[in-house]
Amino acid sequence: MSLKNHPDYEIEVNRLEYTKEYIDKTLDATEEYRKLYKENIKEAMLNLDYLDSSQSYISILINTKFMEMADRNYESLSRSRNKPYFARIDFRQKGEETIDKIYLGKTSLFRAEDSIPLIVDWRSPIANVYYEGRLGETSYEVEGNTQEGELLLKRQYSIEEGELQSILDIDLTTNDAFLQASLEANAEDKLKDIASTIQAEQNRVIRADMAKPLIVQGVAGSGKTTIALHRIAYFIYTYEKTFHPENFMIIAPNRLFLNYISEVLPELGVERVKQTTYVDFMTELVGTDYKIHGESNKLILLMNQKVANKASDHLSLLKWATAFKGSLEFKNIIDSFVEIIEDQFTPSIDFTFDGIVLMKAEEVKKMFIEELTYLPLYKRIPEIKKTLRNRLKLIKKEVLRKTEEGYDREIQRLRDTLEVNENRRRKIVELIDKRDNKLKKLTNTSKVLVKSYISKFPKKELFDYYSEFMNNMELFLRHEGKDLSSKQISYLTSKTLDLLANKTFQLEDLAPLVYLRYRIFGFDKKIEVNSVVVDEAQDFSLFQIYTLKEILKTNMITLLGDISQGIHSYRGIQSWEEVLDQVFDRQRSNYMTLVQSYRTTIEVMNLANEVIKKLNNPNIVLAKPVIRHGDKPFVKAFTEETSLMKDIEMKVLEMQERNYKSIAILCKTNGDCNKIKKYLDKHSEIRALLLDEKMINYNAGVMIVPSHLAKGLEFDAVIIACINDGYEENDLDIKLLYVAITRTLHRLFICYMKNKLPILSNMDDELITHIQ
Ligand SMILES: Nc1ncnc2c1ncn2[C@@H]1O[C@H](COP(=O)(O)OP(=O)(O)OP(=O)(O)O)[C@@H](O)[C@H]1O
Repeated sequence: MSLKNHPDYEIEVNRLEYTKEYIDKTLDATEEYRKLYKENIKEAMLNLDYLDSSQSYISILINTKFMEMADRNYESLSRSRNKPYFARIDFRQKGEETIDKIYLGKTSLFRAEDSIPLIVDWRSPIANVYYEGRLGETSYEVEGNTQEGELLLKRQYSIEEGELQSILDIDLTTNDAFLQASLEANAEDKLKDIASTIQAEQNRVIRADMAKPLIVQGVAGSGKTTIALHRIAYFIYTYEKTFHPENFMIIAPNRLFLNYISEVLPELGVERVKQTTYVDFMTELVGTDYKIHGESNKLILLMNQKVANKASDHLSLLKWATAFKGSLEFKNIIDSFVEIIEDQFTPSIDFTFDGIVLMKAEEVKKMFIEELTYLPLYKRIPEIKKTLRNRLKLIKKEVLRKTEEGYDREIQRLRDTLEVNENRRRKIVELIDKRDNKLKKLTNTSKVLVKSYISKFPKKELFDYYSEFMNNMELFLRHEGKDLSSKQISYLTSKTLDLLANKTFQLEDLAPLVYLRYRIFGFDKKIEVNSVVVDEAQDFSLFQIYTLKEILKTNMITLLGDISQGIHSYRGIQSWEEVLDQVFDRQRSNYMTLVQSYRTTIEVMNLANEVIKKLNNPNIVLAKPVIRHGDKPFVKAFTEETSLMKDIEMKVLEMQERNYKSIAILCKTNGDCNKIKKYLDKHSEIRALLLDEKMINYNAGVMIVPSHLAKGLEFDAVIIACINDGYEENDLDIKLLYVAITRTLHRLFICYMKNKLPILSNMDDELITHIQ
């Protein structure tokens, strides 16, 4: 049905006009208020009397606060001016006659005169009905109470530049045309918000109980990253009074990825959320000038099949050591180490003053290991210090008084018993001097007594302890758990000690180091984060997740990931089961799965599913693509490198002709990426950007990307190229190829040098188009 033929066309156009006018009016009024607050601040500044200025200070503070609020309102309203809402629901509360017509948008707007909501925020409780509900009987929850009612209409709008473009009424049979349209759009260089097309299974993840840990296993393209951001926006809205945006933190795999997701939260009206990578966050907590050694070298080494075959003994030790450092067994060994340090931490002598024992060594130790266990070791010292000071304070006056009295008694005795002569005078003066010296000495000693006792506590740095730990072979040998061979232990410890000697450590040392700091020293500043969302969490180890949970002291953790994309599984988790069982309390956690994939076409997803099936892992869940068709992936084998390069060039030009905004050439290794970059620079007009992990920014266009860096990103068209390095039939390569295939939104080409792609060798012709 054309827009104008819709029975409610007039009503909807008028409604939109009215809303826009009201927004304009509100914007004007907000602007006036902003001017007023500015004036008030200026005036208060002029009257600021530095001696007695409380009135002016208060005025400045209040007006600044108002000004900030007005700024925020202004920004969110002006953002929504051209697209005030995206949907409408008609809802009748049970037992009521009236029907509420609720317009849903990215921000709410109330009419000041009568508090009628003109736009209702997509995160409000009633909006749940739009995302979850079918027409008919339905309900939603508000602050623990269920509101029942009937959903009579579910309508979607497309509004561009303030003009109504289409209206779509959804009933049981309507396919989600808005979703289709949104998926067919070309990729910008950044991820976008999906408030208007959130699907029911995604909505459940967004609104899942925040107080419990949540694990989301979602297939490639199921919207995990997008949902993670919407979940944060939802909670900031719902718990506005309890949490501030600064209390939320997103952990993403690298800075490039952070840049890629940077626009979603501002689009949803959320600013100031902490966005970081695990490495950045943890390195800051370790707080050192030590550097991480070759972060991605390990994956590159493991990807290199030739090296893998040649040095298999070394490689298997390397893999083992990496995995072991990420295990909770390793954490347990650290705990045993901390116990040893704790046991030897307090001085073995009593705390005494003038021969009087104020605190026995055993009492100090008891306080240290029994009463103060809730604190890290070094944070217990000030508490002990306080107790020592109090004890000394209590006794000091008494000791001084008794000492003085003792001398005075003796002096008096001399006075009473000795004859008055020079000898008596000398003796008395001597005694007075002795008394004064003793009192002075006692006073001086008391001043430094606590300090000198405290100086007997150890004073070491974090890395001293880590080295000490690595030198304690005994600890590793006698730990309960899987038996470790001395070969394994000596490999792990000596490699780590070698790196430490050069002031470096490895990525997998980060969790142990932060954990050790947490147990031994604590952190200088309180970490002001209550809730954390981790994307690509499949690459995290159990120890990393455990450490996050411990140091943030929170259960408000959301982990999102896809086991099929676990290309760092040599250090990451193997299944979500182990996280639920070993890190969280399964009964008090939520686990959800997303199987619908939105990014790519049915044809591309079918090929991706065939590839991932080769993992032979019964736990792998295959993705269900949304109904969107495209070309079958094109696959072409080459015998000459230059022909392959030429073909890549042609494909890129063809995609540019079609106005695709982002085109990626994905290779397994940096070596192949460099080759293509060199070729294109030398022989073509195409200016391609070679992405590497140090980059923090990229714009749409042609990009050459090593497949491990492409994880999480998406492009309009993808060309997978294998020159020297292809994908073999092993777990890592299968996952890498799966990641590469699932990066495209629309088109996929695979070009490879003959024999470099055994994974695809037996693929059914149904799935791919072979080009000769
Ligand atoms: N409900 C939706 N409406 C419109 N687009 C959606 C929806 N859900 C997901 N998408 C789109 O699907 C694509 C994939 O989303 P996203 O990158 O968040 O998925 P992912 O699960 O993190 O993917 P991967 O694990 O493969 O990196 C994005 O373009 C996103 O905008």
